[in-house]
Amino acid sequence: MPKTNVRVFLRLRPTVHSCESIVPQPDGKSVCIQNRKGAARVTDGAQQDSLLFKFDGVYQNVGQDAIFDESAREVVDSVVSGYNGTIFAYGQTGAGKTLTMSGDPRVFNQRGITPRALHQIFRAAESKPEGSVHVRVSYLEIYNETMYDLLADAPGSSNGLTVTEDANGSVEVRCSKGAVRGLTRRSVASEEQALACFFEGEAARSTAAHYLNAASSRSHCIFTVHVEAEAGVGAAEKVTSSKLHLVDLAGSERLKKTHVTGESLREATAINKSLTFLEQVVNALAKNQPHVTFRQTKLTSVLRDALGGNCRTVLLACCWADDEFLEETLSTLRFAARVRSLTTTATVSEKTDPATVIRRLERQVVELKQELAMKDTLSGKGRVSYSEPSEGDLQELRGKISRFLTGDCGLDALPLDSIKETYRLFKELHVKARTELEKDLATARGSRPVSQGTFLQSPASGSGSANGITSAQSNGVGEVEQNSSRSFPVGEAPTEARPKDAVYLDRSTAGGAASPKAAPLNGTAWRNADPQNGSPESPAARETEAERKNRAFLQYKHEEPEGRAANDRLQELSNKIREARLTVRELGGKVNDAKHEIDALKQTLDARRGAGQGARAPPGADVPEDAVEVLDEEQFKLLQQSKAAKAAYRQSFDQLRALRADLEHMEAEAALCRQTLLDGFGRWFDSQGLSPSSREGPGTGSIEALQRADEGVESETSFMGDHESHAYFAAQKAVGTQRGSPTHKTTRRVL
Ligand SMILES: Nc1ncnc2c1ncn2[C@@H]1O[C@H](COP(=O)(O)OP(=O)(O)OP(=O)(O)O)[C@@H](O)[C@H]1O
Repeated sequence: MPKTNVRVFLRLRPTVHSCESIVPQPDGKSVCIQNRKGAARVTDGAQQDSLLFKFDGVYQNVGQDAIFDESAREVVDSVVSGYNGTIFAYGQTGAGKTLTMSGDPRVFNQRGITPRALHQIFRAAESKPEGSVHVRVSYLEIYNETMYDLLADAPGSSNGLTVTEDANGSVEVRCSKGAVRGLTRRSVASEEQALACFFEGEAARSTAAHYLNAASSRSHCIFTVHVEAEAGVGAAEKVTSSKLHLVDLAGSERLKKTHVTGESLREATAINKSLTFLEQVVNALAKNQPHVTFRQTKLTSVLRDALGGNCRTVLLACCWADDEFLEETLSTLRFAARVRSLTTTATVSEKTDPATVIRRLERQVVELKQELAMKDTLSGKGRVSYSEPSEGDLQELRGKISRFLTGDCGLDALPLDSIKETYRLFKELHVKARTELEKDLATARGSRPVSQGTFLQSPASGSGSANGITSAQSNGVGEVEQNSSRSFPVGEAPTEARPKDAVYLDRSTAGGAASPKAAPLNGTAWRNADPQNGSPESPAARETEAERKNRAFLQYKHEEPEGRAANDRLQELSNKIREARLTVRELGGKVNDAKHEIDALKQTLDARRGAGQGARAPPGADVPEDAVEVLDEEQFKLLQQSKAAKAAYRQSFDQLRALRADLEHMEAEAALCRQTLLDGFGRWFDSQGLSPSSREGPGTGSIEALQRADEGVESETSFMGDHESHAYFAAQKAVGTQRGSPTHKTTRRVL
């Protein structure tokens, strides 16, 4: 069995101070620790000038999407193919472990590895035959060496969870008290449901504030995705079962730096202790020691496979790139380097699960029955006929309907296999009867026949009254319009009926733009941009320095060649971005609609199948074993519609992805262009010596805000209008609260 090394990536949290000791190398895969004053003390006495640490990737100022793509995607993909995976974040407190694993729940683009992994797993499941992938999730918390089930009905209770190993050495978390129930594993049928479980667990995690992190994790948390997938067509009885552990470890703390006391101090001590055991296990494995003390702590027991067993493992080591934390960084780098030397042996775990096999066979039977029924139906043997009815058939049906309408026969006399034709004939009869009735009415009144959509007028109503209502009766509702040439009269509102506070727009100004006329403006004063016209009381006379700067900015970007060029390009980009966002919204809507349609069709189909089975096999009925399920026309149509909806979904989704990539490109270019414009303005403004506040510098908030408003492209980071963000936010909404959100309350276990 081939062994693979654990892959290790380093993520550096940027700092406001300059950092000279921790230097990422140009290869993007290593980092150099310079032997400065502080570093000499921590290099185990070895007076090296520098230390070089190599990884599979080093990230500094890299987006969450790129981190997922490079470090995690491969492992996540392989989980659906039957391999176990573990992705875990390690590092000092506040270095970005939770940001890496969970992300910032308020900003969609900032979502972390776990929500992205769930999306990836469900996308992969969609490409497999329907119902062939079964996903369950669990969420375990290890707090002060006690395990808690974050998805239990009462997440604060430990329920006596313990770690066990099965005959193959595979690790499970079970209940020690009579093994009634272990860690909750929730079955999830969609990404949204899985995300809802994740957010629910996140909200129940133990967090607390300390000097270095306002929402510090006080526990190790392991979100596990269990995947069972039927192994390809023809692989008869086999199902693969695998699990993906997504681990956010608590951060190591130097107590003198986090300034914790009381309970937080006890927590920190427990965290540091368990991390020390983890280091010991890693050291023992790295040195190939015969005895490794996995069972010493809950964390090492649970992570046993990840560190040396049947698993593909990725470590994200998080460091704070600040000279102040050099000691902590060195300790993390050493741990990461050792983990990188560990090897694991990942194999596909295939098994014969009778329940899954039965499920698959049942589905196959249903599909085959449908195919048979369809064949019969199409060849005219079944109850559903797709050939056009003959004139004779129609005559017969017409006769049956007439007899049914006159009460000469009951509902049972109407055939079930010609529903559409029956409806059509009903409509035909209805229209015929209505036309005859209208003709009769018109003859009786001596006026022209009444057509559909025309109001019936009483013989007394003339051109001066609408439906007999006179102007005196209308009571301010409307006066009769005189000299109307319209086919029916329309009331005009009396002049005094105009709303009192209305603002009337004068459309006669140049360019047709609407501008306010002398009319009540609810106290709004209009600003005169020309200071020459301002009286001492005029708004222009009160022009502030910021307003003067804004005016200078407008002059720069509209009149100065350099400013104009940058502004023109920016406007061009803004227009394109606006259009692209509209299209993204539109496509997002289509994707969501298609998804809803697929879900609704599936539900209807399932309901119909259920009803059909119920109808054929009432309790106690004697049903022959080989009874063939007959597919009715409606089910056939639903299946076809579902297929078409899935194709539409896939097409819109692919278009959406491509467009989003373009949009991100344009947004990056626009940001660069905006910065160029603001920088240019800053230089120009200073060179003009226009105001004593010129020291304020370019790109200040107000100027940037002015520019953004002018571009008319508001920042849109949290909603991209597609199915993925829909699932993400819908799951948050369903749970109502999540870690990091304004409504989330800091929690802590009570022991
Ligand atoms: N690489 C980064 N870039 C920007 N901000 C970061 C980065 N890493 C962390 N932060 C910010 O620092 C704060 C602390 O991060 P986070 O909670 O992820 O740290 P942690 O390692 O999980 O800490 P703890 O061990 O105490 O739970 C958050 O506000 C986070 O957004």
